[in-house]
Amino acid sequence: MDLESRIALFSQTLPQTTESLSHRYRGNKAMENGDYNKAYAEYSKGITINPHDPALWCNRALTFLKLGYPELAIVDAQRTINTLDEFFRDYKNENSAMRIPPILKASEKLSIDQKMIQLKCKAKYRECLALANLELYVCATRSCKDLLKWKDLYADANVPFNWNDVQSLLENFEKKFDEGCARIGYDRYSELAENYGKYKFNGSYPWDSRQQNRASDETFDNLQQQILQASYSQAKIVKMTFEESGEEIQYGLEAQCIIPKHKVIFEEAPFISVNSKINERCDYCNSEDFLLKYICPKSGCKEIFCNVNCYKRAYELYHKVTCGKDFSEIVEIVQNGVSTSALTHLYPIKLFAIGKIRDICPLDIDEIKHLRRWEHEYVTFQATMLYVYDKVMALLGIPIGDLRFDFWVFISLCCAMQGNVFGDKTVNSVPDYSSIFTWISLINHDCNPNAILEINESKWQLKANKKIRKGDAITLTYVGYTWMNNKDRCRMLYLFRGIKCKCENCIVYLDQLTRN
Ligand SMILES: C[S@@+](CC[C@H](N)C(=O)[O-])C[C@H]1O[C@@H](n2cnc3c(N)ncnc32)[C@H](O)[C@@H]1O
Repeated sequence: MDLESRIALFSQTLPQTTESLSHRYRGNKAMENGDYNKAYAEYSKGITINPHDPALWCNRALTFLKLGYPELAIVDAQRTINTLDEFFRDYKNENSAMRIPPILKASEKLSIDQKMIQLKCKAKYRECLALANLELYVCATRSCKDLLKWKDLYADANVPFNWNDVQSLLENFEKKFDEGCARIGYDRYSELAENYGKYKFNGSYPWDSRQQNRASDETFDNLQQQILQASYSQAKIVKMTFEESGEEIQYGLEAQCIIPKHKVIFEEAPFISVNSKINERCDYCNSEDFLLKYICPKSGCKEIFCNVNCYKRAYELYHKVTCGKDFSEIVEIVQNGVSTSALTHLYPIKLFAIGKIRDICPLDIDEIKHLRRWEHEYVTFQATMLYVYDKVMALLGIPIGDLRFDFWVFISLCCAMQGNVFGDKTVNSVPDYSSIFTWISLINHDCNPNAILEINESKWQLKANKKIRKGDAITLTYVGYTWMNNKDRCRMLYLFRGIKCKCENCIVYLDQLTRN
């Protein structure tokens, strides 16, 4: 059976293909009209119906580039290439005819083979642009060179760009790389340009209204009740603003009475925790106290818990999905990381698992959906996240077409984690552990805080560090390393927490804050 006949057969057996194609055409129309948000919505609907259509991914990659989200365009460009590679494999394998998606039609000028190659080159080209937009110049150069290799191989593919432009792009990326090296030195810049890009994130993507609702009366009242109860009315949640965040309403905690030094304000078990496995810690609460150590009984699973209760909580929450899965490559990435933000790689494993168990988008997880997402014009894009995302999806068995787990969800979760987790490094400065909380994550930073956190069995205790007066904001320090000088702390707060701290120790360094 030739390909055209196989496609015709496939179309008959899968009526949803027609539906996904109509979303593709509507998306294309929206692109022509410059309505990129509509195009995003149409392509996404199409992908949900038929995730094997490489053209949908490729077109959505362009939409993301037009919308100014290169961090999202990369994944779609790569999905295009992967689905096409699957397509090529099936094409050669007569027996798997039914898997071939009928997405490309031969035209007068181009055969289906040529169309596939054209699409592959287009996706690679978009990947190059996206990587360069993120300033990942080492990756962009590599990707550009790969594309240029296809020039001779696919000479008659009739690609929708000029090969000379690709050559100019390559030269431009190499020039930018050299400029970076001249500025800060070869070793440091090549590491940055290989692993750390940057993108702008303003808290949410336009199609996601969750952040606007985080300070709704309903959310506020609900949290208030919980905090009053947990703190025996010593603390309450308040709405407030920070000068640098303009009119945005944020949350903070305030003392409702005098709280003496050393007094426990409340205790909270982490919602979830992650650790780099450098030190032995409980997978659920990060405690190092293993008097009643409990190892997951399933053979092949090596996860450890400080006691059976932590195991049971973890099991219900996420472990029934993660049990026995091999996440060691992600752990290795974290161990090689230089800051505690490397631990962010581990959160999506558990948050995606919870989303899967509850059958919801992980951004709708009740316990953390109110957390403020980190926003900044310089959010670090760790290139390793692309790998982590694919790995998590594959290991948890989440299909790529389930867009409740789309890459923008992954990015939004990482930004929520980055601004809200509490943890530390090891004495050798390797990322060690961090946890996320429903209430503790509402406490604001102060370089001279009046509260501290202490791990007490499976709970974390919020304690007064000095006498707190009624009406005082309850604060913690987000950068608690005693060895750190004021300048470094000020810089860390800005780079890793997005905070331009104006306390008397930091203020002198504020105008020196730059990325490099
Ligand atoms: C852990 S949350 C604290 C609760 C947060 N205010 C909220 O509304 O959910 C951290 C975020 O609070 C804000 N924040 C905390 N302390 C701050 C400070 N001293 N100056 C400016 N922003 C601060 C920053 O936006 C930071 O990303």
